[in-house]
Amino acid sequence: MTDRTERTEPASPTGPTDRGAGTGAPLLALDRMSVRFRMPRGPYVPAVTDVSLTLDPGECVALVGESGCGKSVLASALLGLLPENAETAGAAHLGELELLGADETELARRVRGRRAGLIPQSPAAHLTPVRTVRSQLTEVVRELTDTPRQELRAAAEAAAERAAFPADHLDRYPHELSGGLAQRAATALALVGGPPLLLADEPTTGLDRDLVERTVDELRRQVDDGHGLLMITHDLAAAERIADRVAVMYAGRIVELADAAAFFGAPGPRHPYARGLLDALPERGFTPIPGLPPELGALPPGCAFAPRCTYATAACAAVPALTAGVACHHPAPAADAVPPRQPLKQRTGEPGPPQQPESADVR
Ligand SMILES: Nc1ncnc2c1ncn2[C@@H]1O[C@H](COP(=O)(O)OP(=O)(O)OP(=O)(O)O)[C@@H](O)[C@H]1O
Repeated sequence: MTDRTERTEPASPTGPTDRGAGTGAPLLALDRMSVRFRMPRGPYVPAVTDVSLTLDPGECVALVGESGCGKSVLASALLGLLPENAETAGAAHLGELELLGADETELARRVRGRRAGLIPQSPAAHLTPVRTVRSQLTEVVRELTDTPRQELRAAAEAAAERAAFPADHLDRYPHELSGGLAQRAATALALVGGPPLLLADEPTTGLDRDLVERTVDELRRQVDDGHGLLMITHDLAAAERIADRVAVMYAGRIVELADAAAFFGAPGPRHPYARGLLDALPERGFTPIPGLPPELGALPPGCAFAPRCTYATAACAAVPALTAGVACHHPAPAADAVPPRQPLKQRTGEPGPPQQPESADVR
């Protein structure tokens, strides 16, 4: 059974970008949330460490980072879907409800589908293969809403329409759907219970660029309708298209939390890892980050990025705190003096190096 320890009170902002865009209470508040896995032999695997983050209604935060850095574990923890060998610490408040300490009955009855909807990574695998989309939507409408029996059909059709799933495909089976339509069916299912919080786990994986843009635009519409969306993605172009803020994760920690416009435009990311992610994009010169992410079970002491970082100094032997949106001993300046860069989507083959301060001591 999942061992839950070290509860804390709701998150308190620790920097200007740790707060959501709105003025009211956040929809979701993570406060030093951690998840680690107990291993039969060997040390614990710390998959998520000390994550503090808020999400407002009508806001999208994109959680980005390389494979294996803990993004999906974070989403699973919020929905109570961690495996038995997981232990959590810190807190995750969804309104008045603390998710990490909630029991399974509460999560099943009050949270999943009703207050938090999951848009999964592989929608085709998430849908039941032997039932039509209509049948699956009808069942979820029946389970999650008070719709009278004679109105179920119309309610299922309305649910499909909310996710732009075409009515004339409702009687198809999942294997008869394109990737894009399977994604919309999964989105329709996630929206049925009207959950204020949406968690999308790599919703654009495997889709061609055209479909990525349509999927992202549909998700953005949900955000504009007032949902809070935590979107987990590798796809920085998709993140730029949809996100209000970007949270960059490395080896289980948030290393940068920034407004999307500043992150993708000017002054750009401040953490060397986040800069590296952008510079690895084809539009930005295709410069890979040297080395590989560390094994979570064998993290180096201090800053986990230091072994790959050209700016590392002796100071990096200590784990940097997330301060003013960046966890780095040598961050690039937040200064407005840095000349503006064009947003990613307007750039074509910009080959130059990222704007870095001239002297190493600035970093
Ligand atoms: N049941 C488990 N037991 C032990 N370790 C686990 C378990 N589940 C996940 N992990 C560890 O947690 C790490 C983070 O996994 P997670 O799936 O969250 O990564 P991710 O950032 O979502 O990657 P991807 O983008 O590839 O999905 C993995 O590298 C793995 O080491």
